[in-house]
Order: sequence, then C-alpha cells, then structure tokens
Amino acid sequence: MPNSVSYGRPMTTTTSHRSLKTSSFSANNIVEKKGCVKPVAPRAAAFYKAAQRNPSTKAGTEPLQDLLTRLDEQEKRLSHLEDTRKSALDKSILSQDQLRKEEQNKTKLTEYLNKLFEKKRAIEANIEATRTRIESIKDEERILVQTIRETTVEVQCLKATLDSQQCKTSLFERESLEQKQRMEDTKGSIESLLLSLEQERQTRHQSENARNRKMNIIERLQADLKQLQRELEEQSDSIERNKNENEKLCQQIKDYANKLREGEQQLEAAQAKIQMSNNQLEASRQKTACIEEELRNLKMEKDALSKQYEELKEEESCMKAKLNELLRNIESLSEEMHRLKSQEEKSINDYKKEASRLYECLQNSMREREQLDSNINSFQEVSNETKQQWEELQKQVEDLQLLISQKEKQVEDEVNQKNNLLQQIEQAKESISLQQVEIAELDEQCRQDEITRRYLHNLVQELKGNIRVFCRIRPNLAKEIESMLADNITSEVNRLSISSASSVSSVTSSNMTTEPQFRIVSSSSVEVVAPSQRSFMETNKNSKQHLSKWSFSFDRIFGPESTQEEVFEEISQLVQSALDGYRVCIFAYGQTGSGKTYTMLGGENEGESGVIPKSMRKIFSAAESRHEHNWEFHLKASFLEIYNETIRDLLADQTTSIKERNYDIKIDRLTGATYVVGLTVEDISTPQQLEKLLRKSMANRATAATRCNERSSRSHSVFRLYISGRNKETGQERVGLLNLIDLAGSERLNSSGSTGDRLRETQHINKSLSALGDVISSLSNKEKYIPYRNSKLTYLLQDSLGGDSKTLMFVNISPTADSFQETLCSLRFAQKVNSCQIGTARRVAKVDLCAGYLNDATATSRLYS
Ligand SMILES: Nc1ncnc2c1ncn2[C@@H]1O[C@H](COP(=O)(O)OP(=O)(O)OP(=O)(O)O)[C@@H](O)[C@H]1O
Repeated sequence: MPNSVSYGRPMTTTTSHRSLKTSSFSANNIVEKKGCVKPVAPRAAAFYKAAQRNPSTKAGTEPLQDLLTRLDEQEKRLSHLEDTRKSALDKSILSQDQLRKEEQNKTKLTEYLNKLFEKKRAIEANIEATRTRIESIKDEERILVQTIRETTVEVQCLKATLDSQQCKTSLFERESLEQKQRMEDTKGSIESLLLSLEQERQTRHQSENARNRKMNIIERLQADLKQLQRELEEQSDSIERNKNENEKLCQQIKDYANKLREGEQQLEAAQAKIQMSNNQLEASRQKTACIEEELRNLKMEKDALSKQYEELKEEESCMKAKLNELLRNIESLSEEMHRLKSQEEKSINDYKKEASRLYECLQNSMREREQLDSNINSFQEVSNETKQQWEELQKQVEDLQLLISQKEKQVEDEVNQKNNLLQQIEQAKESISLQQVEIAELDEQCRQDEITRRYLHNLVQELKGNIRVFCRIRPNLAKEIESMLADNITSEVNRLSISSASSVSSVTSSNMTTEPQFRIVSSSSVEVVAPSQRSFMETNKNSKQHLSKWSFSFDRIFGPESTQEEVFEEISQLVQSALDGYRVCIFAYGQTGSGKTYTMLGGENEGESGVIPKSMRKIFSAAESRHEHNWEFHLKASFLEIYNETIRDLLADQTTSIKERNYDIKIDRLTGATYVVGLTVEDISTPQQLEKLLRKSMANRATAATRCNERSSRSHSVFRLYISGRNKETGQERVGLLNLIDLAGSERLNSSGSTGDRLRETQHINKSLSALGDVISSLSNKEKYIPYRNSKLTYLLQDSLGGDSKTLMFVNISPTADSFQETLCSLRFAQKVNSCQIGTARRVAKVDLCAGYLNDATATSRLYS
C-alpha cells in the first residue's frame, strides 16, 4: 500500500519531537488523490509502550510522554481533519454529480433550443411564404387600383358626357327662355304675335327634333352607363373575392402568431428551468465557498486538497463560462425572436392598413357609382321637367293669346277714358288759367294794399311826428301800499278811478296832503297834482316850484291799469315798420323803479312780457306773413350795457378778457351806420332763440347793489335787432334796425344820496341823459352840429336818432308821493322831447344807394348779412 509508512531507526529524544513533527507533516504529504491517509496514532502509542519497557529510557519518559500525548493530540486532530477532508471531498463529489446533472440538463436544453431554432426557421419560412403571398396580393391590389383608376377615368368621361349633355339641356332651356322672351315681345300687337307664334311653332318643331336627337343620345348614354355599371359590378365582385382571400391570409397570419406565442412560452419555461439550475449552482457555489473557507484555515496542510479544489474550481468556472455562453445564446435567441415578432407585427399592420385602404377605395368607387346613379336620375328628372316646362309654355302661349285679346279690349276702354280725361283736363286748365289770372290780380291788389298800408302808416307817423312820447304811470306796488298804511297814510290808490282813454279820469286820494294825484284828462294829456303844500315845502324848502297842478300832453297816456298788450298794441305798427326798412328807436325813460324794465322786458309773471319779447314775436309773425309775398328776412341781434360810459357785451361769455374789454364805437363812413367793434351779434331765426338770448343777457347784467336799486338800474341797456329783407320775386331789398333801450334811472343826484362810486355812476347817467336831450333838441332845432359824441349812448344811437328814423320814448312814472319831484322832472323832460320835430322818417332800401345808408360792404355785411 502506498500509504504505509516506514520509520527506519529510532530517533533520539532531542530530535524525536522535530522528527515526529516532520513525520506528521510527511503524513500529510502522502494523502492520495482518492483521500486515503494511514493512521499514525497507534504507532506513537507503541513507541510509548516500548519506551516504558526500556528502563534506560525511564528517566526521559516524562517529556516523551508529553510528546506522545501531543503526538496523540496531533494524530487526533489529523484524523479529524481527515474526516473533514473526506466529508468535503464527498460534498465536492456531490457537487460534481450535480454539475454533471446540470450538464445533462444543459445538453437537454440545447437540444430543446435546437428544436426551437428549427421551429423558428420553419416559422421564418412560413413568414417568408406569407410575405411572398402579401407581395402577390399587393400586386393584385395594384392591378385593382389600376382598374379602379381606369374605371374612374371612364366615370369622369361619362361625367363629362353628362356635363355636355347638361350644357345642351341648359342651352335648350336658354332657347326656351328666349322663346318666352319673344313671346312676351309679341304682346305689343296681335299681328306681330301671330307672326312670332308662327316662328315659335317652327322653332318648336326644330327644338322638338333637336330634343328627339338629344333623347336618342341620352338613351345611348344610358346604355353605356348600364354597361359601365355591369363592369363596375364585376370589379366590385373581384374586389370582394380579394377581400375574402385577404381575410383568409389574415387568419393564417394570426395562427402563425399564436404558434410563435406558444414557442415563446416554451422558451420562457426553459429559461425558468435554467434559472432554477443557476440558483442551485449558486447554492452549491456558496457551499464550496464555505469549504474553501475551512480549507483556507488548513491551507498549509491541505495544499493537495486545495490544488484539487482549484482544479475543480477551474472546471466549475469553465462550466460557468459555458453556462453564460449558453445564456447569452438564449438571450440573443430571444432577442431575435422579439425582432422577428415585431417584424411580423409590423408586416401584419402594414397589410391591415393596405387592406383598409383597399376597402376605402372600394367604398369610394361604390359612392361614385351611387353619385353617377343619382346624376342619371337627376338628368332624367331634368328632362322630365323640361318636358313639363314645354307643356306649360304651350299653355302659357294659349293663356297669353287670351290675355292679349282681353288687354286689347282694356286698351280700347282706357283710350276712351283717356280722351274723356283729356277733355276734362283741358277744361280744368282753362279754369286754372282763369283762376291764376284772378290770383295774380289779387296778388297785385294785395301788393297795392300793402303799399297803401305802409304809405298810410308812414303818413300817420309823419302826422304824429317822428319823435313820439308815451307816458306810462305804473300802479302802486303791494309793499308801497303796506308802507303807506303803516305810516297812517290813507291811500285811496285802490279806489283810483282812472277813466278810459276817451274819458277824463282822475287818480284821487282821500288824503290830498300827502299823495300826488294824476288826473288823466284825455288819452294824451295828464294833470299832476302836487302833495300838500306843507309836506312839499318840507322836502323842497328852497324850491319855488310849489304849484299845486301841472298839465302835460303826450302822444299817449297809459294809466296804472293799462296792460302790456294795450301798450304794445299802440307801438306794434312802429315795430313792424322796422321790417319795412325803417330805423326805429324805442326808449324807456324814468326814475328808478318807475317801471322801465317792466315796460321793456316785462314782469316776472306769465303774460307780463314787455316790448322786447312782444316786438320779436310781432316781427317773426310779420316776417312769416310776408313770406307768402316772396319776402325773406334775416335777423341778427346784439345786447349791450353802458355803465359809467363803458360798453359791456351782454351776449359775450363772461371771461375775464371780455369783461375787461374796452369796446369802441365806430361809424361806417359810407352808410353812416354805427357799430361796436368786437360786439357779439347773434343770428336769430326763432322766438325761442331770442328768449335764450334775453336770458343770457339778463344773467350777464351786473348786479352791484346801490341804495336806490340794483346796478342794472344804473346802466343803459341797448337791444339792437338788425333786419335784412329781400323779395325773391321783385329783387327788392330792405334793411331795418330796431333799437330797444332801457335807460338808467333818471333820478337826480341828491335824491339817490350817492357818494363815491355811486356818485360817479349818477354823474355818468345824468350826463348821458342830458346828452340825449341835447341831441334831440339839436335835431329839433335843425342845428348844424349834433352833439352825438357827448355820450356813448348818443354816439351809439347816432344812426337811429335823426331825420330818417322813428323814435318813441316811454316816460315811466312812479305813483308814490316820494317820487313826486322826480316824476315832475321826468314829465318835463318828456314834454321837451315831445315838442321836438326831428324830420321825416325814410325807409332804407338797398336800392336807395344815394342815401348810402347801411349799404357798404363792410358794416352792412357785418350787421345784416
Ligand atoms: N305797469 C306795471 N304794472 C305792475 N307792476 C309794475 C308796473 N310797472 C312796474 N311795475 C313793478 O314795479 C317794480 C319796479 O319796476 P321796474 O323794475 O320795471 O322799474 P325800473 O324803472 O326799470 O327800475 P330800474 O331803473 O331799477 O330798472 C317792479 O317790481 C315791477 O314789477
């Protein structure tokens, strides 16, 4: 036996231990490949016994014993290691068996994979075959598409034929329309109708022939269409067959795909098994690793075993590599399988798409066919309609013939009626011409009347004198009556009995010692009775004027009971004369509170409107009535205030610049017309516009209060209305000017008690009023120089105060005792004015160029155009 050991000669004690160690190491070296080791412990025991038997060695027994014990221990350890090695070897054998089994499995798997490859190859072959089939189907499809295209072309040709046919039909329709038109033309006369009917019949005959020819063409076309329909049906059958084949192929592809799916499943199962073997291999690897760990502890003693184990390991790694290669192969295979599968799916999808496209083509061709069918139907309908229309036309022709005969009758009747009407019109014309002559005569009479009226009016004016004075006594105001009662003055004002204009009347008072008394003797004269001598002397100590009675004569006296209407009635002719081209000036003169503004503008209540609004209404209505006689009037107005000899524009927007503006008065040298530079002159075409203008001017009037009254009473307000008229018929032109002036209060300086600014105001007022008196007196005296320039007021009214103009002055009287002295002054001033004779009024007409008044291109156009 190779594992038997020969120890030779016995060793010395000193070297025995090392020898033993060496022997023990050598024993390790004699481990055979199969793992068989000879036991050495019994030999140590024998050696130990022999040593005990030998007395010479007795002294050295104890260390030997120790050695032997250790040797025994070593031997035990060795045997233990031997056992471990054996078990490891067994395990290794076991793992080798497992590996072998795995190898077998692998070979089986390889075989299985080979089978799978074969299957795959078969599937590939099948796919290839399917592809070739698909190709052939595609070819068939191409042919089919070609056929469809050809069919489409044919259908298009057919459509074109149909279109041409439709064109022909429309031509036919047009022809029919033309015929209709011609038939309508024949309505003019029966002869032409009969002629055209004859033509129509011929045309109809021709068109019937044409229609028959067209019908033959249509029938031929219909036969062609039927033939095409049959071909289309055949093609659709072949398409249907192709479709069935396609479906079958789809089914086969589906089966192949199922088989492929099964193969994949099997492959997956094999992969799962490989995975299990891998797991087992991994487990055995772990166990081997454990053994390696143990062996590593004994690596010095178990080199041989390690070597063998290394060899095993190498083998294992080889196996692993093989296994990995196998796995890789499997993976590549599965990838290939996937790729093939995706390719397959793609080709299936492509095929499906192609099939759906083919199906769509089929649908389209079907639709086109339906369209063609419907076109044929519509064409048939159209031809039927044309037939119907033709019949209707024939019927209409008959109806028209009937209608024409009826119309002829109607025309005859109408001609008779027309002749009758013409006769009537002739008669009417004659009567109209007679009436026109009458109207012309009447118009002429009217014109003559108007001329006479104007002549008479002017004659009256001249007789009355061109400056006239009206006196107006206002009634006592409520507050005045109250204050008189409070002062225990028994006023008999309420019992005033003022006679009418014709009868003598008196304004009496029960207490004659305090109250003035107005006694209106006639419509043109008034007596003023002074208050008591005592009270009069008290207030006017230095005055020698203590007469108890004064008589005054004016053109007209208006008592307290006189209404605004009565007053205006008296002046309306004067106002109206402005429309006839006269310059008219109406003043209101009197002390503050005497009723000037009431007379000129009016009171606060309705129905109390004064001269200005009433004049405007009169002018508007007169202009309207003259419109019938071809007169057209154009009105413009300005409104200004003269305060402290300064002009203020009452129609201007009261901005600072305008307020502080110094307006200059200019005279147009050619016409003699006065105008204020920069003054607002507004067009007026309605009474409403005038009302608006008056409201604006009132709002603009200064309102600084004085002890006597408001500032408005301390300024002169001048309203000017520029009138230009033209007769459209005769071409006559007239320009008139109406000045309506509310003068400032005429009270004397001491009575107003003014000082400072108020004193200056009063001085200015007195100056301007005396300037007015001077101008009137100069005019009356026919002086060479008329002092117009002494005040702004007279300067402004220069063109309206003079020989050519008409002037009226209201002298307004307050009935209170306090105002007696002022009343007297006012009456005296008015008396003076009334005694003046300032010439004959003259109408201003544009044709009257010699007068040169208001005819220049500058001032006149500014004011009147
Ligand atoms: N005829 C009249 N009938 C009724 N009331 C009148 C009449 N005349 C004037 N009055 C009233 O007398 C008052 C003073 O009149 P008004 O303001 O017209 O005087 P005036 O002379 O214009 O004064 P001023 O110079 O301050 O403008 C007003 O309340 C007015 O209504």
